[in-house]
Amino acid sequence: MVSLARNSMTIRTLIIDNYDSYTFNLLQLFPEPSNVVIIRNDQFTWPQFVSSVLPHFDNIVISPGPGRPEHPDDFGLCTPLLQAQKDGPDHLRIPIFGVCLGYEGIAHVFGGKIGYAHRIMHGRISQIVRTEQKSSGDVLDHLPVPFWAVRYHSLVVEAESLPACLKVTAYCSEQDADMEALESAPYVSDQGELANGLHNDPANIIPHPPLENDETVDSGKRTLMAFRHESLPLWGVQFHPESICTEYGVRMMSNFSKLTLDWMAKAGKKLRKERIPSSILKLSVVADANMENVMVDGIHNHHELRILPVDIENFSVNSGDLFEEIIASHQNEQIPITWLDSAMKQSPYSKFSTLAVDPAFTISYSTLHKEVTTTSGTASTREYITANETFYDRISSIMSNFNAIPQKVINDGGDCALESLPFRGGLVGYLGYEMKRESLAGYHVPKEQECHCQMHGPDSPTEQNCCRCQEIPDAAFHFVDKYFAFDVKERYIYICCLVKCGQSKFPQVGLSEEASRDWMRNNKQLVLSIAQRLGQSQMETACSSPIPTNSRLPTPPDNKPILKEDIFEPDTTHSKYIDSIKKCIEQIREGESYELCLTTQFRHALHEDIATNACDPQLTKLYTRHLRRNNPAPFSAALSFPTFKMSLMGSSPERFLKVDGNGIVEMKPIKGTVKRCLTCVCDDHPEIDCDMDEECTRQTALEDQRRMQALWSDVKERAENLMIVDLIRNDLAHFCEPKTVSVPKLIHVETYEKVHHLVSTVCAQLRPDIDSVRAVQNSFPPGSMTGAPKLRSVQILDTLEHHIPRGIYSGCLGYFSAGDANSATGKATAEFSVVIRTAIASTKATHVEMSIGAGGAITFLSDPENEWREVLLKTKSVAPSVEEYVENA
Ligand SMILES: C=C(O[C@@H]1C=C(C(=O)O)C=C[C@H]1O)C(=O)O
Ligand SMILES: NC(=O)CC[C@H](N)C(=O)O
Repeated sequence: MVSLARNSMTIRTLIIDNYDSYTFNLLQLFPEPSNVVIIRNDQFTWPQFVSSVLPHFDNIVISPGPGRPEHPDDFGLCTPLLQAQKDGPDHLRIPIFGVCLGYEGIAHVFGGKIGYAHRIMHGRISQIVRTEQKSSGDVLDHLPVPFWAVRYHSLVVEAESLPACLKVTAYCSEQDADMEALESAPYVSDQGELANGLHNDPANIIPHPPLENDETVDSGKRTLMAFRHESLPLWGVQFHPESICTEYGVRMMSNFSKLTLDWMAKAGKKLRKERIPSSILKLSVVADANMENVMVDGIHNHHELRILPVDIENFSVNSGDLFEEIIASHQNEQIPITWLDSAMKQSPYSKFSTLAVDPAFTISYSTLHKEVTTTSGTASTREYITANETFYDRISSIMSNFNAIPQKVINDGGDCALESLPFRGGLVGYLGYEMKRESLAGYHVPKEQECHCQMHGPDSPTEQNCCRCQEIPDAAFHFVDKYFAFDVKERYIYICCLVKCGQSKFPQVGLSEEASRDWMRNNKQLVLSIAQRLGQSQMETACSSPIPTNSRLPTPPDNKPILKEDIFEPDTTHSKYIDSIKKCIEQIREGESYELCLTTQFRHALHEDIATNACDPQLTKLYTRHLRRNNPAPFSAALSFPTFKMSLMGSSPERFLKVDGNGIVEMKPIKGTVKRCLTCVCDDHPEIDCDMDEECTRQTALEDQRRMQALWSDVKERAENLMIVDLIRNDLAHFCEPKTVSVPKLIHVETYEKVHHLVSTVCAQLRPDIDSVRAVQNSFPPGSMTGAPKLRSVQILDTLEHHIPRGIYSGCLGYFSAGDANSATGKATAEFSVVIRTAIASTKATHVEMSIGAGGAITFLSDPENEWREVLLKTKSVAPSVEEYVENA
């Protein structure tokens, strides 16, 4: 065999992407991803491909993907490429490694039949058994027998149809070894850190059970998993070598490289010494560089962040009460509120709660009209961006003015040792789900979602609320330049503002030196007087009565029964939703998707006595007195936008994406949900005589733990999570250094007020030419809200959700913050949560509507009734708070 070491720098690999959500993970298997180019299967015509692309490469990987290899729309260029291997001239011959759809495609072109799998497997781990023990010139050479690999497929190559030229090299036994092994393993919760990267290695979770050897391939107990062509340089595997839970993926790819060199040597082809020309590298579908917006050339001197720390250690106030009073001090005006609330204090993700009520300006956007509205004070301007531009470009360009902002902490003789704040002024708001129209490559807006309203466009007079797509903008942000940051652990409150110190493109942002001093002084007084008053009233309360007397409702106990009457009406009926779930399962069976996050919305019209405008100050109490108490979450939030009469109150547990000052990107997908046990379960234990006391509490806690264990070891829930982890790794590899993508935590249990979830953490190092806005754009919409593969799943969900816009629900909420001059990159940072468990208030012609979205991941293993129950359970994180508010209003 030809030695690879000498030449590894110059093997040039082309990956053809069939619009899968795992293709970019293949990059991690190469020693030098910069020598690999990824193109889409429809990026070139076949003649263009033959003349301008193929000659530049030494080998090709055909990616996985949705659909079937027989469908030209699903397989594109891969079909003529494989036909050329079969019948074509020698100069078109090239080593090819087909993964999943790619593997099925090789079999199909050479005459095999693609059928339905006996067991449909998505995100499950199987043991793969090689049939050839010795090295036979295969991509699986030298791998142990068996090894673990992840499968995402509904279709198979039928073993009896396999043409003689394709030699079986591996199969798998259809046992439930993964399930059995999990039964005896204890769950991992986010309370404890892992000793090592144990969970990145499936072999550590799942012991290797003995293999049965008496079955024939494809008898229903065994499925074909890999083959090689007997004479041509073609290899295929049904499983996914690039999944985080597959073993030896790197070895498979290095085998492929070695086999390529062997073949080239035999065919008399020489390896080129030079690297891939830049004109060809440019074809690769990676995130666009955004150099002019991310160059941080020293400290920008037009703004400085001023921070005044106020020590509130001696006052027994919490951020919620304090912020409620700050809002109330605005005397019942409809003010634009941005409150990013770390309401779940014990969460490791809860550090600061940030409140602002007086933004420098507000910017909102409608995708269908490409209409940007900017409001500053009472003045509003409207403009239309060009067809080639996106709203992401717009916000990226705004944030590029706020890189490397220096800060000054005014210490006033105190001893605060603050280094930096995560939010340093910037854009706070949301990107609704429909912003996918400008982020998801290949997405086509379905006809049913188009808007033909005549009232928009540069020459048309525009009116508020003239069409559905303007009622709630697809995205909206307040530029916050004056705010309060409450350190929930250290009990400091920081009064912060941006101060102007030079010419800026944004003269409306920031205060003058003098105005900033006044603003900070006044607000310090305000904070201290509120803290004193609240501290006092709490002390009095504690002395006199266990029930608070300061007009606040007592925090409801955990076991408060959910109100009997649901005031929320779903957009769909139970039977229609079950029907949609069945259609999802059918799509999955057809190989069109591996997992679909189906959702719906629940609505309630508020009585006019309660509110006539969604920014009615009274409505703030729904957040402060009900939701933040009943369902505190690490990413709780209250936002209001008086310019378009909309507000939202959220209690999301899920981090979408964070980019810090070192350029580290972190995503924390949640998949896997179980209801917590919070009420007496003694009825289930006849041996217990319930005393509603210690024993009862102990049994409740035990049952809660049993549910955590059951969730953690449930293969269906784990598979859902793994599918999204692999999808997110793929998202990150588009705009991060592919080799830095890692999964520090894989499938941990996290506990919230009403539910336990399975949560993973995926991290990577941002490319230097990408800013945090591009990072969000390239990962949007959140994979946990779409399913995988993302593009195909989103298009299927549009139809199955009857083209009702998801709106803010399913999008993301958070901030793009001014960069820190002292951070490693100086670049603007970002932190966003996924908008779930959130009530949205919008002002309709006749009433204020409250809506709550909820959904869940549908896989082939889904039980429709259970899925519907899960949707209802998720609404229960929010709906009872609205109901309670309505009852008490
Ligand atoms: C769709 C929702 O939640 C998403 C789906 C989850 C699941 O399927 O287990 C869990 C968290 C979210 O990513 C929702 O809360 O509405
Ligand atoms: N992951 C894949 O490539 C899947 C291929 C094909 N759509 C199937 O379901 O079998």
